Formats: sequence, C-alpha cells, structure tokens
Amino acid sequence: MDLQAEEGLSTTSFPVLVATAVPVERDAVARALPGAAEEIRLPGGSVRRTAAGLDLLAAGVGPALAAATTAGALTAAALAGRPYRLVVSAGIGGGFLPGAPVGSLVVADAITAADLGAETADGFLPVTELGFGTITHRPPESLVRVVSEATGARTGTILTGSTVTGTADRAAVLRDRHPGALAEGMEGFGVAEAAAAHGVPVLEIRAVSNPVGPRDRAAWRIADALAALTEAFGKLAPALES
Ligand SMILES: O=C(O)c1cccc(C(=O)CC[C@H]2O[C@@H](n3cnc4c(=O)[nH]cnc43)[C@H](O)[C@@H]2O)c1
Repeated sequence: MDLQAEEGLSTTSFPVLVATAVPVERDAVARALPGAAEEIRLPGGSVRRTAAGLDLLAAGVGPALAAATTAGALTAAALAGRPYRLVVSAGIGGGFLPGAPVGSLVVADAITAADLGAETADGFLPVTELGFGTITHRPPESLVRVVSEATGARTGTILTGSTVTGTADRAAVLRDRHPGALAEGMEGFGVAEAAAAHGVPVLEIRAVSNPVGPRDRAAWRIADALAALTEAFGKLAPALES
C-alpha cells in the first residue's frame, strides 16, 4: 500500500517511528500495542503502522543498514506530508555489569559510536578529534525522563559498535573510555544519525539479553529480553502518545 494513500489511518498525524534491528524485536514491540496494524511498503523495506500511532520498522542489523533503512522511512513519511515527530531505536543489547544486569532495561541519555575513529600509536582517536562529524547524539532529557519513569529503565550511555564485544579486555577498554556506559547495541547511533539528518529527536531503549564481556552465546537470554521489551512498550506507548 502506498504511504500517501495511508494518510489519516493513524491515531496521530505525527506518529512515532520505532526502529528495531530484526523482525523478532519488532514483533516484541508490536505485542504491546493493541488494535489493528497495517503493513506499508517502502523502498527497501516496510513499516508496520499500528493503531497506537507507532510505526514499527525492522531496520536491519548494524549501524549502516539501520541508518539507511531509517532514513528511507523518514524521507517517505516527510514526502507524504506526515513527518515523524520522534524516532525510537529499540531492541535487545548487551549490559555492562553491575549497572545493567540481564533482564534490565536501559534508556540512553547519550547514544555514542564506540568505534568511529582511528587507531593510533597513542591509542584510539574518535572522529571528532580528527575534525569530523559527531560520535554522540543526546536524546531530549524530558523524553528520557518520561521513559525512565514509565518503564523503570536505568538511564545511561548506550554504545553502538559494528562488532559485538566478546572479550573482557574489550569490555574494559569500553568502560574506561565511556564511564557512563550501561549498554551496547549495534544500531542506535545509525538510527540517531538518520533522525538528526531529518531534525527529528531520537531515543534508544535496550532490553539487556547478555552481559558485555567474554562471548558466551549459550548465556544470552533473548526470550527474556524480548519479553522485557514488550512490557516496556506496554507502559511506554501511552506515555509517548501524550
Ligand atoms: O554470537 C552469536 O552467536 C550471535 C547469535 C545471534 C545473534 C548475535 C548477535 O550478535 C545479535 C546482534 C543483535 O543484537 C543486539 N545485541 C545484543 N547483544 C548485544 C551486545 O552485547 N553487543 C552488541 N549488540 C548486541 C545488536 O544490536 C544486534 O541487533 C550473535
């Protein structure tokens, strides 16, 4: 169905775009939202429009694909005359212990690219120190507070990387560079870059499926984290609508 033809279906004319990485995360968010939903085709993907006024997008794994897909959805909505008023990057993620144990929820007060820069003989230099771009997007404080109060989410930096941390050494490096980090994912910064390009505020919410550290795939609690994501959006959707 054409996006423009869909005008007026939503409960709000300025809906919220929720970008997850994969369909199971999108479906976990959808389970929290009662009422009919409709699939809207876009170039490079599709958006699930819910009666709650949240459009759900499985934007892909990793910052580059997530940025490209999110930018496509933002552009399509703007061209259709119903631009999004907020973008939410949501999904499962790694949690830094002890601040963010498995099963907990984290909302970002800073969305930071952990590996965007250059290695030098003297260590890692972020792109900002090379004179380019940005490595951090800051969600509006008032919205972060709304999410935290509605869901009980812990507030801190969520790091974005193209590689899932898999060793204690790498986790220690990240802690050292980002003392405020509570969680790690692979999409938040990409989604935030797309939102910033459209002048739309962004949030990132991660349900913790595994600790950040030595890789132990068997210990990942993906089902529990997806359930936490559903519970969070059940509380969040009414708060975001208001
Ligand atoms: O290592 C594996 O065997 C493996 C199997 C299934 C999935 C993965 C992923 O890497 C999924 C990445 C996916 O989930 C988010 N995520 C979850 N935990 C973390 C983490 O500790 N660090 C970074 N990202 C994480 C991420 O946003 C991706 O969308 C691996």
